[in-house]
Amino acid sequence: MQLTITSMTYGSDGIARDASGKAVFVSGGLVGDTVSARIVEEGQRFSRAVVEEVLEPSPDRVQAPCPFVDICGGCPWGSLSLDAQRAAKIENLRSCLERIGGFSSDETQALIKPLRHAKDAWGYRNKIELTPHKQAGKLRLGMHGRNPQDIVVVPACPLFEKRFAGAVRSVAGAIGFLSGSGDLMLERVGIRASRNTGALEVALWTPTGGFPRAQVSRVLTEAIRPKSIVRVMSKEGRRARRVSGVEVLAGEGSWHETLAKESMRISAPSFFQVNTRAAEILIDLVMDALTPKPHEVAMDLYCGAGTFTIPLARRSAYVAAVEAYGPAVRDLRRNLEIAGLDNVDVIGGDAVREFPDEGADVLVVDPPRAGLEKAAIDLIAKSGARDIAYVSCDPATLARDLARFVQEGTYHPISATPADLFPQTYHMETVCHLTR
Ligand SMILES: C[S@@+](CC[C@H](N)C(=O)[O-])C[C@H]1O[C@@H](n2cnc3c(N)ncnc32)[C@H](O)[C@@H]1O
Repeated sequence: MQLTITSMTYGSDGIARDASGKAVFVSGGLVGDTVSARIVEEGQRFSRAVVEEVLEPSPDRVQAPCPFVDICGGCPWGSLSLDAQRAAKIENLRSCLERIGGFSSDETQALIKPLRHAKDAWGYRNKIELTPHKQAGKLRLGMHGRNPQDIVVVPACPLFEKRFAGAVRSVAGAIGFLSGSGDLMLERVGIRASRNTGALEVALWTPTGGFPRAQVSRVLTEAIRPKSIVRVMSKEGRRARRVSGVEVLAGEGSWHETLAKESMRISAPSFFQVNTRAAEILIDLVMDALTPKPHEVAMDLYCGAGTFTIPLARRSAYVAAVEAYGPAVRDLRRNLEIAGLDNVDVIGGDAVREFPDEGADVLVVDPPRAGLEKAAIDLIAKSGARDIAYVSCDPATLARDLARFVQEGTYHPISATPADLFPQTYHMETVCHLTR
């Protein structure tokens, strides 16, 4: 079947319409391509197809600086020009606000502000995660493929911090060498690198139990001289993120980054924005929306290790910060100590159960992809805050939550600014400013 791709999904597929007007999600198609595609799933409302041949390539197709771009899962939009990627991100936000949020096209047009981005479209990631994979009897490290079952072994990743471009190869070589003397039971390997501080950390995720600590530490130190090597012991197998402990194998035991001039110490299991420079844009957007005053009280829900907490604490009288994940709570306490700030109440626990009673003048929420629970929206609506900044990594759940805020009646959105924190992928952040 011949199809012309007219837009991109919030995913790696392109979207086309068949002769009857039904949507077809086309794997391997980019916006502007005319392709010959084979239907692999025929549904009532939409079908799925895979590209067999690109008949007329999109004028927005570009040559990615990576030979693995079509098979590696790291850069699903890597063959699309940056302008086309950014237009597709704005379009995805617009479409979610209208379809899911129920906003009219005039309202959406007024809400969406120009997309913000940092300079680097490649070499921006401060973190990479590699998965062990046996190839010809040898242990290799690779990236998850476009096909999630595949592991793609790459010598380097052009998305990863350009100052440490050789890190992937060195760590993979060291791990391959170590695995020759026994099974390390590795689940994954994380590397964090900072252009600002020069810090490099290698984190080895394994189950609990015996581990050749001294040998691993010696070989990795010789291979790459990281500032920190840690072993993260996972609780429930390969896919789980729950950790039973972090062992310091060598060096500092955490990774060090500077973010908006603040010094951040991040432990291996904690969340930290992967694009440091673009994360500074998020901080600017949040502070510009809230403009906290020195006498005001702020609340930071889903605060992590303090990306927004510290800038809020610098500008306001007091901050109540809530975070559920133990390692991130400990990182935040340490980061506040480094910053010399004592005007933050760090609350470890669920944002709904531990919702601060005191109320706030300004409020930040930065939940995971699933967005806000309805109970969180009800509590926020009663917080008395004059302004809210909702930082979202998923336009669909953002749109759903904005509709709930509007329905509740206390707050309404006045701007939604898309930010391209993840060039070469469909992922994006949006900072939405709501006011009373
Ligand atoms: C998208 S991250 C944002 C972190 C931080 N604002 C930042 O920019 O670095 C979401 C954070 O919410 C935390 N989290 C997840 N569920 C939570 C919950 N129910 N209550 C409080 N925090 C939660 C996660 O551990 C994570 O640190």
